Amino acid sequence: MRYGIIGTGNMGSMLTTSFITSKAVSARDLVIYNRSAEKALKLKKIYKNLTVASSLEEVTNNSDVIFLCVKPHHFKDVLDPLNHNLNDSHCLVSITSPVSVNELENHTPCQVARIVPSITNRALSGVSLFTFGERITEGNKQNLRTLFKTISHPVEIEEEYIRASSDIVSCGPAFVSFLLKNWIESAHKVSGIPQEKATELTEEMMIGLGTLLSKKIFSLDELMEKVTVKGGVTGEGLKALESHVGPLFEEMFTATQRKHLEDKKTIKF
Ligand SMILES: NC(=O)C1=CN([C@@H]2O[C@H](COP(=O)(O)OP(=O)(O)OC[C@H]3O[C@@H](n4cnc5c(N)ncnc54)[C@H](O)[C@@H]3O)[C@@H](O)[C@H]2O)C=CC1
Ligand SMILES: O=C(O)[C@@H]1CCC=N1
Repeated sequence: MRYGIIGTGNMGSMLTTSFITSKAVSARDLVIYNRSAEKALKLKKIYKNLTVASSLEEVTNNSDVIFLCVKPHHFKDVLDPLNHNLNDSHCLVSITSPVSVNELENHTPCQVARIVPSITNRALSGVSLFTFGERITEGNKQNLRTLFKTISHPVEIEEEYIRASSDIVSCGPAFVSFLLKNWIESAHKVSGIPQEKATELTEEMMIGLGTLLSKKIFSLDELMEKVTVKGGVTGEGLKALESHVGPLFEEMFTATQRKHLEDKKTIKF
């Protein structure tokens, strides 16, 4: 199987790197293309055997599965020329949530899937969100599942849940990092602990927490129960959190739903 990646920004580069480092794809079977060639050439410097295409046509001629890793408002620029060279044997995989597989299927002649990745896939970890179109073959579904199993935990998602799901797995690393930065600053402000020390402790705590969860040693509920010693300090901290968390996350999930719908209205094909 030969793979094409159109758009080698954050996510296109991440997929290229993760596919090659996990050995899921040989660099020889990968052809990448970016509007400004430098970003693609940077990857070629690291992975000498991959091909940097000089046109979209070169991508379609040399790939069976093509990942579309541009922002949705650039879809039209790519799909118009791409469609001349796509046929029903190609499989186009979009990685962005506001474009549904139905919409994509209506605007291309090929097989279609949407796989929303996460920056966590760079560590061959975290989730990838799968939605298949009507035309995709069982063979290609299986191939994509196998491919993404090497870099992530693939989960199939219905269209109605894509926003909340992508908020959790793809926006999540940014949201949680933002909260942790605040946590570090507050620890410093209240106790005077140096920021670097608080950062080291926080990062190591997160790695430990992730490891506990990955080994399924404790669930989230069990973690709360086991750490909250009766009459101890954790309980006091949790009470303070409860009194402030209020609508915080509801507002966050609502804000992304709103932006998602706005984006959907403005995307042109
Ligand atoms: N950043 C993230 O963590 C995640 C992003 N996504 C989705 O992935 C998509 C891309 O996001 P990023 O990689 O962060 O954006 P980015 O801006 O880093 O990358 C987009 C790339 O597309 C290239 N590009 C634009 N027009 C092009 C064209 N006509 N032909 C070829 N290349 C072209 C740009 O030069 C750029 O390198 C977005 O739709 C985003 O919603 C999905 C999951 C996670
Ligand atoms: O399309 C999405 O939902 C992703 C999540 C992070 C950025 N874009």
